[in-house]
Amino acid sequence: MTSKRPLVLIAATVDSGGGAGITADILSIHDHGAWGLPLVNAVSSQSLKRVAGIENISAAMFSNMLDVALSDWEEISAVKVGLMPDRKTLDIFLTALETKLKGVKVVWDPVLTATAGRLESADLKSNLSRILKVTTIFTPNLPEALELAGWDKARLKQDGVFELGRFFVKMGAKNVIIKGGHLGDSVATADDVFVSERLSFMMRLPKAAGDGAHGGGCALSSALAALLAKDYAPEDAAVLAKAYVYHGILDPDLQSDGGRPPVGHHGLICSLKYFPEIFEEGFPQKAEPFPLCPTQLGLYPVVDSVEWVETLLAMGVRTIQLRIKDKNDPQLAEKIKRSVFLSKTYKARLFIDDHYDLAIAAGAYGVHLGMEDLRTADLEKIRKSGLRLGVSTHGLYEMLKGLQLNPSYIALGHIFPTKSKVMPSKPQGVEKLAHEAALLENVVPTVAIGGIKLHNLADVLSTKVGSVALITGITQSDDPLLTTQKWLNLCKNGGDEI
Ligand SMILES: Cc1ncc(COP(=O)(O)OP(=O)(O)O)c(N)n1
Ligand SMILES: Cc1nc(C(=O)O)sc1CCOP(=O)(O)O
Ligand SMILES: [Mg+2]
Repeated sequence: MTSKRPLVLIAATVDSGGGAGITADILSIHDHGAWGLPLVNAVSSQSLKRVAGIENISAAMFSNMLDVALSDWEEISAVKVGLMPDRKTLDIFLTALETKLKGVKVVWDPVLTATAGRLESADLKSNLSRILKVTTIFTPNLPEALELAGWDKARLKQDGVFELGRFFVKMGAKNVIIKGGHLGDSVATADDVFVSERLSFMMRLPKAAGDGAHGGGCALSSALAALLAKDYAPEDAAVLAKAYVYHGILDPDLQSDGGRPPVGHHGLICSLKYFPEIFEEGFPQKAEPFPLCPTQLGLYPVVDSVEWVETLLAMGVRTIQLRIKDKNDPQLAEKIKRSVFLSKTYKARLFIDDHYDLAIAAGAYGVHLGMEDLRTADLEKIRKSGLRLGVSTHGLYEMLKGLQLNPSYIALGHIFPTKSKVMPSKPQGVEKLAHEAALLENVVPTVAIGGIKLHNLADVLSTKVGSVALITGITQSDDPLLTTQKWLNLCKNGGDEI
């Protein structure tokens, strides 16, 4: 069997009310472009008001479903584990994750304290180490995290919720999202804390009126699994899944008189208004708006010499970047000055990569900074000097962080594999570029970069991205002048507006 959608295995419980459990999982997984294969662990009778009963599926039947899923279907791309009340099936499934499914991405929602009540996974605490070792994203709510870690409120107050997340990372989980991890200090907001070896941040959204929606935890974890199956980085999956659940809480699918309505399922999030605010330690939280630049920057070559700047400006390029990576180059200031002079002569927009002090001194049109540079750069100095600011981003998480700084444009990279730079992240591809460019349309100008060549340009231009940046598509071409002419003809013109 081949599928256009990646397959996500779901080990969880059926909610006869349809709002949580496997039904919510299937809807959320489908909304994110994947296909759910439900391995039913138990069935429960529920309404929006109560849990009336729960009964386990036999271990033999569960094993049978698992065997068929593993033998008759193509590759399983991700797994979501939800409510697993039966200890035998928990063990069968854990063994499968340690053997036949080893290496597959797993989102584990350790249901211990469902808001609906009377629902509890078996043996999570005694199996915690095994569970965390196979888990890509672990998604306890705060009470579940405290219970599993054996922490009390006093310890939480002393060490903090990030340290609580690190407890699970140290035990083997690659990423942890502690839902409602706000320590009760903000009643107006719904804060989730994300922790991995590499990253710690908080995602904040306003708390929706009412008691929230039934099935929110299931929707979050299954959306996460689908997004991992679609090759999203965990932090990108986290912000998108949180936005999805927020949309579902604001707009539930059913009216409810008193009880908590099931979370609504409305497809991939296509509006920035549902995304959380990001708080990452050491990263600037906000900045005043930088001067705007045109939405369509046109062809945007990134080059490493004054000679290239001159050649390309003379050919009609209207946006260009000088990217000299050797900060000890004795000619650096001179090269920047000369390039600025050329850009003014040709009435073009010149961005300087990295060296913002020299760019300010030379009066460049703008600077381009990466995520790491933004941690230490004097953004206020750049803004006050009137320079535009372009920022690099690599996925939704960085896109949100970049956007909070109100930059002049946002670069979305890398789209295809590139040999021009060692990239820690995976190429995003055109589908993710199209989503990001659509989210940012009419919000901030966008630039696509990374591996863009004449043969894949049409795909890039089919998205709403405003501009195309490239290095080797021009600089490594056999006939750079002819090739530049082709690029200029194909790319949307940068326009006269500066
Ligand atoms: C248009 C554009 N996009 C991305 C980059 C990469 O910038 P940065 O993250 O600062 O990395 P380096 O280029 O400095 O290696 C860029 N320069 N231009
Ligand atoms: C400098 C740079 N920054 C990227 C990013 O994704 O931030 S990709 C990249 C290299 C672009 O070169 P080429 O067009 O040869 O692939
Ligand atoms: Mg840079």
